Amino acid sequence: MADIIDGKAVAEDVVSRVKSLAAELKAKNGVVPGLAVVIVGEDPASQVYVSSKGKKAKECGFHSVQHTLPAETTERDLLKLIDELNSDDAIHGILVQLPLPKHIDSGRIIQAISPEKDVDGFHFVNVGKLGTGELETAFVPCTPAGSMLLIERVRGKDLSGLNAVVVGRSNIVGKPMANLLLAANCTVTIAHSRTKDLPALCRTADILVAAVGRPEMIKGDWVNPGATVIDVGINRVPAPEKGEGKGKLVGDVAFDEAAKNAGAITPVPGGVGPMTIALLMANTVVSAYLRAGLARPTF
Ligand SMILES: Nc1nc2c(c(=O)[nH]1)N[C@@H](CN(C=O)c1ccc(C(=O)N[C@@H](CCC(=O)O)C(=O)O)cc1)CN2
Repeated sequence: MADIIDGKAVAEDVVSRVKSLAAELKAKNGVVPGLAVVIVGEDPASQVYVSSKGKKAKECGFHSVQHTLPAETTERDLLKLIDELNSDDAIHGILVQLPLPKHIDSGRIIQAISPEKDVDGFHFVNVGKLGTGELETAFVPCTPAGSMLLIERVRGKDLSGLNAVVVGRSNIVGKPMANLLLAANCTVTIAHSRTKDLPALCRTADILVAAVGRPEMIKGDWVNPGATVIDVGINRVPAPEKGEGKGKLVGDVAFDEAAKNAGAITPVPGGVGPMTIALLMANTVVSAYLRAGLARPTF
């Protein structure tokens, strides 16, 4: 049976380091890291995530601001707010919660955020820095950065000689994840909906990352014995066994089957999810250190 990778515990370690870094920055330099989170509309899951981000930011000792805008907000008004936050010296990180309502062009909004405050790591400047290995000044998207820390806990920092397969090619998870694995010297393959014989490809992976958004798509016999399996999927599915109308969260990996073959595996919930918010706090404190002209803290 696989070791279960405890994302909650690793996330707590990260947050505890963020707290000490923030306290030190305040004591020595008089700087309090500031995080602004913007939510447009009333998507219930987004509301939960945004409120957790605000709570965690306060727990870390940050100046934490939430902008809650109605679903009818125009792109122009949202751009105006981003402009104000870009010029606000008390703010080191800006995050616009996704998805945005359909009438707003998310790409345009993301590119309006100053790259130095783009703690989500979605701006072209940060994407380019990650792609070219400029990791000293890049902000890396929180979910892949968090997944990478979990992989390091199992395999160490240098992944030379290991084959990694990333299933999913999104800009937010799949592509940055592949770049991080490449930077750590893995041999990386990105698989997607048009990949031939996905099960056979997955079986070549020492590190298998599932980020497709399809409940339990990766089956147990797709997992190479001893592989490290990172499940990024968070899918709500019906759970009639829990009672009528009830649901539960599952990942993109069929956990029980996969755990029989894997060496280590992340659960859902409690795996990658908690790392996303922890890494947002890490990116924000890093941004505050860089703005203060200090060395970049490591995690
Ligand atoms: N601007 C952004 N928008 C979104 C991002 C993002 O990184 N930046 N990611 C996701 C949502 N997300 C954070 O925003 C997020 C998703 C899941 C979790 C998490 O802790 N999940 C728990 C389960 C929670 C539950 O019970 O529902 C887990 O997996 O254990 C945190 C953050 C989309 N939008």
